[in-house]
This record gives sequence, structure tokens and C-alpha cells, in this order.
Amino acid sequence: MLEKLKQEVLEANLALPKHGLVTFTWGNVSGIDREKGLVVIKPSGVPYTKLTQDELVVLDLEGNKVEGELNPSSDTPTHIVLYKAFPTIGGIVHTHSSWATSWAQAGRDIPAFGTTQADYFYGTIPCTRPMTPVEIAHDYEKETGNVIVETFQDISPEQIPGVLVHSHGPFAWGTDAANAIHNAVVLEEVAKMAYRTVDLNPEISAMDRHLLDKHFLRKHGADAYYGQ
Ligand SMILES: O=C(CO)[C@@H](O)[C@H](O)COP(=O)(O)O
Repeated sequence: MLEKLKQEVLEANLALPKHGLVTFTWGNVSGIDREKGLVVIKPSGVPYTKLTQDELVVLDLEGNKVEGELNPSSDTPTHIVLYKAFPTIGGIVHTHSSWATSWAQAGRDIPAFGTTQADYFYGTIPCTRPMTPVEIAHDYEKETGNVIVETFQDISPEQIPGVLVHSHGPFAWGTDAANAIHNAVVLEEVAKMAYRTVDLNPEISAMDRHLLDKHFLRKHGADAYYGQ
């Protein structure tokens, strides 16, 4: 079942340690087959060095396990909420990557200070509000998805393919698992750059809108400024 998607999700999970985005078993990647309404995700707590395609878990969008012997990632409810709320995304990555997690723990949005961020994020990368004691006690992982959706009520997930979950860490997404990994790597890099930017110049403000538009809106399409 879903062999091609499983291969994509396995490769994306194995890319997490390769890119230095995870320590031990932290983090997880999933992908979705929209036609079948099925999600493939990493099993919970399994070391990446030992992860195999057969250990991936398949679930439906109600969270019912369809295939797999192991328990799915503990963050599965978050992934499912996001797949339901953001119908154009095909893959989701969660990490505790150091720089992005530091912004999440500080409860800070990451403003767009430069073209590196502007090429992938059309402005500020938001941090969610803190969750309430009731939300935490009720179903932390599902409520994490809900607070991300709340944060994006006026933001396009295609234009800002990532978020910082307050007191937890980053989630990134994309058209598929590989694209979500790409956005997760960029998120961590711009989190590092932004910290150093503010450290070098505490008075710095977000980048000029015209430059942001040029880079985000003109990076793709017929008159793209970048690539072949
Ligand atoms: O934040 C947490 C646990 O507190 C999770 O995001 C772990 O980092 C990954 O959990 P699994 O995907 O292995 O269940």
C-alpha cells in the first residue's frame, strides 16, 4: 500500500539528521495521498538510523491506523489537523531544530529581514500564542494543530510554509515531504540569520516590501528572476 509515498516519507525522515535538524528521535515527517485520504508518518520514538519503510504507519484522516505494527508519531494529531485545514499541502515536517526552537520558546515571530527568507516565506514566520491549561490537558497534539490553524486564519499556508509553536518548536510544510524538508531547512537557516541580525543591529526593522515582493513573487513563474 502506498509504496511510492512511503519511500518519499522514509527519505524525508532520513533527511532530518542529514541536515542537522534533529537529535536522537526528535522530530517527524509525514506525507499524504489526497486521493485516498491516507497519511504516512514516522513511528514514534524509533531511531532514524534504524528506521525502515515497513515501520512507517498509515492512517486515515480520522486518525485510525490503517496499516503498520508500531505506534505512529506522537505528533500525528497535529499533522492530521493541518492536512484537513490546509488542503494544498502534501507533506509536513516537525523538528526541534535549535535556532527555530529558540524563537518558539521565546514566543517570538521571525520577521523577514532579508532575501533569503523572502525567497521562501512571504514575510514574517509567526509564533503561535501559548496554549491554555485546558488545551494542554485536553489533547495537546490536536490542540497544537488547532492553534496553528488559528494563527493562519489570515495567513496563506502556501505563502508562509511554516510556523513556530510556542514553547515547543517549528512545523514546516510543502507540496510533498521533500518540499516540506526544504522549507524546514530554510526555516532553521533564517532563524539563525535573524537572531544574528537582531544581535548585530537591535534597531533593524523588517525588509522593504518592494524587495520582499521581488523575491517571493518573482522567484517562480514565467518572468522568474531565478533559475533556468
Ligand atoms: O516534542 C515531542 C515530544 O515531546 C515530539 O515532537 C518528538 O520530538 C518526536 O516524537 P515522535 O514523532 O518520535 O513520537
